[in-house]
Amino acid sequence: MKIAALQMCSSMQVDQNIDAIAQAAQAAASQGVSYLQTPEMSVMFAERRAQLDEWATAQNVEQTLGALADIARNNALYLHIGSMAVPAEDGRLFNRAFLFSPNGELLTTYDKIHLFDADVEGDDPYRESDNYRPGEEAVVCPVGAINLGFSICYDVRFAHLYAALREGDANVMAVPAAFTVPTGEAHWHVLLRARAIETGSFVVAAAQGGAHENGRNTYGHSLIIDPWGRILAEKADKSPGLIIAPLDLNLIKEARMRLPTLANRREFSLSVNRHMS
Ligand SMILES: O=C(O)CNC(=O)[C@H](CS)NC(=O)CCC(=O)C(=O)O
Repeated sequence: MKIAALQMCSSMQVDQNIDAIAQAAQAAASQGVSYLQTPEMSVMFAERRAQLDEWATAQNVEQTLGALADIARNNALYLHIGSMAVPAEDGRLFNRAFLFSPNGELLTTYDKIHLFDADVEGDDPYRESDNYRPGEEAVVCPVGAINLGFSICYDVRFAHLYAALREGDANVMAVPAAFTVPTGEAHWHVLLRARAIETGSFVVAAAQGGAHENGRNTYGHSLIIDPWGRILAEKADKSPGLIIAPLDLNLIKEARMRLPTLANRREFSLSVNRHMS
């Protein structure tokens, strides 16, 4: 089985972004790829909340999901849209991933659990939770012979999510992202490799990269990592493009046999000794 990640520099033009996904799906399918992942906010990378509210109407969302289902079916591959904003009942939005089958059926969705409320030096403070409502459910879904564990971007900093996905039998962790440049330079590779090593799983991370129409700059460097932590494919810059790697199920078995960390896991109590010195 061959898997792929599409690096994008998504704009606020939904049609352009969907075109880019359609072209990549065709290129991937012609190279024998059966699973293609796109980055966080690949369909619409907005600048302001108002823009999202205007765009994310039930009708637009439905129409867009139809177009994405067609792309999956026309190219007979699993299409994982890293995320797209959809309205939540409380007036906020969900940052939601979508997985389509090669028949164009919507198999599952995942709502980003950990929202990026951070103050990264050199960037404006992000308060993702002002606009987005956090998901409350970790999701694992079979994709052919593999079990895909879902996550989005900032989730990658919360190792216990991946431990839960691993316990749910996931063996390929998806981390579509739109990382900032400073945190990407400092943390991106090491976090993704750690998640692969800790869980004995492949990691597929399709990234946004470059200077976006909405004013954001993102780090790029999409990655496919094997369960031993080796980088199998990398888009080693910020420019758009496809990376492809073979997914050898034996590598999962081998890594987990050599380091059976799930079986070796222990429960423990915590003692904090606040001595008066
Ligand atoms: O808001 C949108 O339109 C799309 N969402 C994003 O770009 C999100 C929230 S601002 N970005 C991240 O989670 C970056 C995390 C990151 O960079 C890190 O963990 O270091």
